[in-house]
Amino acid sequence: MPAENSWTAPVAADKLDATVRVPGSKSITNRAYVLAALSAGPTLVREPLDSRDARLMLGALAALGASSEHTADGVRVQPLTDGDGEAAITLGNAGTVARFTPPLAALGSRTVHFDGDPAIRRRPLSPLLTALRELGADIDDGGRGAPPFTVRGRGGLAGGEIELDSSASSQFLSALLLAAPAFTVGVTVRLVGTVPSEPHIAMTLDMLRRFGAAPERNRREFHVPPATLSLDHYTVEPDLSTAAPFVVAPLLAGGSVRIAGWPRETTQPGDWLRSLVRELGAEVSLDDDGLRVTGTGRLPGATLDLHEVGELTPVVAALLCFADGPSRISGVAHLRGHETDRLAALATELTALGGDVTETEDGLRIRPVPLGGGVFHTYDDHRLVMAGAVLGLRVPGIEVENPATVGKTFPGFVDAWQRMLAG
Ligand SMILES: O=C(O)C1=C[C@@H](OP(=O)(O)O)[C@@H](O)[C@H](O)C1
Ligand SMILES: C=C(OP(=O)(O)O)C(=O)O
Repeated sequence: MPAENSWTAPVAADKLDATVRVPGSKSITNRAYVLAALSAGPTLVREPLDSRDARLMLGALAALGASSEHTADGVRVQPLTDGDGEAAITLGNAGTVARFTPPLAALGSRTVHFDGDPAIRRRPLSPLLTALRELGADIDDGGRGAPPFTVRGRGGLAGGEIELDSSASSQFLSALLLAAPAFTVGVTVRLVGTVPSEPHIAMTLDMLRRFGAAPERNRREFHVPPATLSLDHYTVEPDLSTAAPFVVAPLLAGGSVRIAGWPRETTQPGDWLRSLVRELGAEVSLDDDGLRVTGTGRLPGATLDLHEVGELTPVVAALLCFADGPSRISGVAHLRGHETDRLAALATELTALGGDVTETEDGLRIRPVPLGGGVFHTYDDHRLVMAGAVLGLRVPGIEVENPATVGKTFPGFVDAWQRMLAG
């Protein structure tokens, strides 16, 4: 009996033969919107993601005085305009909105109140708020170091030199770097501790350069001088992390899947999937038609450090449940501060289906054993919906709870998944 508000993830009856188009990258879309708002003139963001997180970002920018309009070609974002009075920003459970917009509020003169879903109140933020205060911001968080909090804009941010512990989320560092061209003296950030999600930092630096800034990096030290940003248009790549369940599907179902528009060069962490699935036995080719992945029936276990590509963990963990040997995932302790505690959620849900999955200090240990059907709880986490879909390819009766929560990054996911299976 299907659970209420659930989706029975379809089993792959035949080998796959499908072309899939995934929507624009969340990380690129929301960076493009922020940089566009900081620019001197309007920017057309082409092929952007339209999802909960992207809409939350546009809503936040509107509250800060940067209007936007959907046009036939994408979304045109106008520069931030200052104002006084009060404004409110709704964060949902979007890490990019919660981390990237407080510096923008500090650049203006409004008093801006931030809050969101219960889950965002539990996600790490305090190192960013502390850094912003050191750079000149007035922030009242009631000592919580988390939403709800209020930024009282003082009409600008001085900037300067700081040390930052960005080990709980790379987004603290990205947030400071993205806004830094507008700080009076720019910023110099010296990292203490390790930082996850290295490709997302490369993405931040690359996009800053495209908008006309001149960030410099010397290993753990970053410098962004003041700059006037400007870019007429920016085209967003397909989201390669959203593509993850489709990329791994042929390893479980056989046949081929082509992901249209896979870029030849990119800073996205999802590009690492090409080498992962090759290592796990698939045939992989990348050409002008996109990425083609063909299953070979082989699927060995693997030992993977996912520190740089943590957001891929739920889908990779689901895949490895079907390997022909044990696997170990490490380097992702920071996933405990993602949409939910992803390590606990994956261990709990996979164990409930009969799996042998245990949490370690910084990852998961997976011993493949036959799984059975049942409710797969998703904890309001889009990537758990995707992981549930992957499990369903091989296991009848996976009831993915609250599939609509995938709308954080891919509102059309369930339809696209069913189309892939229909060929
Ligand atoms: O900057 C970004 O766009 C992101 C950085 C990463 O965050 P963490 O470093 O907190 O894992 C990633 O997991 C998240 O999905 C998107
Ligand atoms: C961690 C993620 O999202 P956020 O941007 O909310 O941090 C994610 O998408 O996996």
